[in-house]
Amino acid sequence: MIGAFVGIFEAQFSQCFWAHEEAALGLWTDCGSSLQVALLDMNKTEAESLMQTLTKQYGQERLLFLHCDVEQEEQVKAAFQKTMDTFGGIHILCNNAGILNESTWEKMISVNLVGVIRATYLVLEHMNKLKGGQGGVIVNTASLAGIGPLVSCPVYTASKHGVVGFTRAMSAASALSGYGVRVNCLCPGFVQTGLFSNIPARLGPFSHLKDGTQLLVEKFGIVNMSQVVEAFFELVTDETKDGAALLVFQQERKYMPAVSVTD
Ligand SMILES: NC(=O)C1=CN([C@@H]2O[C@H](COP(=O)(O)OP(=O)(O)OC[C@H]3O[C@@H](n4cnc5c(N)ncnc54)[C@H](O)[C@@H]3O)[C@@H](O)[C@H]2O)C=CC1
Ligand SMILES: CCCCCC(=O)/C=C/C=C\C=C\C=C\[C@@H](O)[C@@H](O)CCCC(=O)O
Repeated sequence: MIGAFVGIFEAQFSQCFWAHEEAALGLWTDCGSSLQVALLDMNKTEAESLMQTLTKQYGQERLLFLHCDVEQEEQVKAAFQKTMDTFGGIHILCNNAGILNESTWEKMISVNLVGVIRATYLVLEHMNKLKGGQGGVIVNTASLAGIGPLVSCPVYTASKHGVVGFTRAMSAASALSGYGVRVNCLCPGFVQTGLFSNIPARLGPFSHLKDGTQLLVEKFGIVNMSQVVEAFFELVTDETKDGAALLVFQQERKYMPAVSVTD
């Protein structure tokens, strides 16, 4: 999991990660009897404190923390190699690292979109059945802003539309090429995390549109982290899901089919 230490997926461990272990393990024949997790993140401070808690709860042998910035190709490559060396395989990748700051928009594209593409291509070196891998599933964290515009955040919106588009095309490319790797994306609404704080400052040149964003928050409500985690596992364990965009609202979750230009 990349981008693992604060926010949406921090809850994954305390709430339901291992509750889904059996279903996840059932997908591949070479997994052994337990789910092991490598957490890749650039935030060392948060990592150290969460790792202490997690290792107490689940045991050191099932967890690995690797410092890794998704903007740095060599770091991502080395982190996947270390995961392979430690656990013997990679079957699930969650590309979750993301930032929101409309002022530093080139960096936002670099982390939110280029980072997802980079990690996907690098992990395929290990997962791809044509290269000796066992196949697997990739889940990219996009956003509702990957489906429709978040007006106060044009570049964030572009980065997340990019993630949805990449997911759908990569899924089809993988299937047609025989890689044995499914690719899906999660599109949550607003979730109470660090990224969803100090919003006016994050909107940069569009901070004057903050009231419109607040209206959207009131309209959509706040999604619980556990709802996002459940949706993540649906995309991992349901083998019929490939190229899917799963929208996570406060009251429900639903799939958003790609628009066909020939309809
Ligand atoms: N909070 C929200 O309302 C929503 C968030 N999302 C998406 O969910 C994902 C997670 O966001 P949150 O948990 O809310 O944010 P967060 O800021 O709480 O957590 C983001 C995590 O990504 C890591 N990260 C950031 N840049 C990185 C980099 N260059 N390399 C490696 N790790 C990096 C951070 O250290 C942190 O652990 C993001 O992709 C975000 O766009 C999607 C919809 C709604
Ligand atoms: C500004 C904080 C961003 C936090 C991170 C994030 O990704 C949150 C996204 C949450 C919701 C986005 C919703 C976008 C909706 C629009 O695309 C559109 O569907 C809204 C239409 C409004 C209407 O009334 O028709």
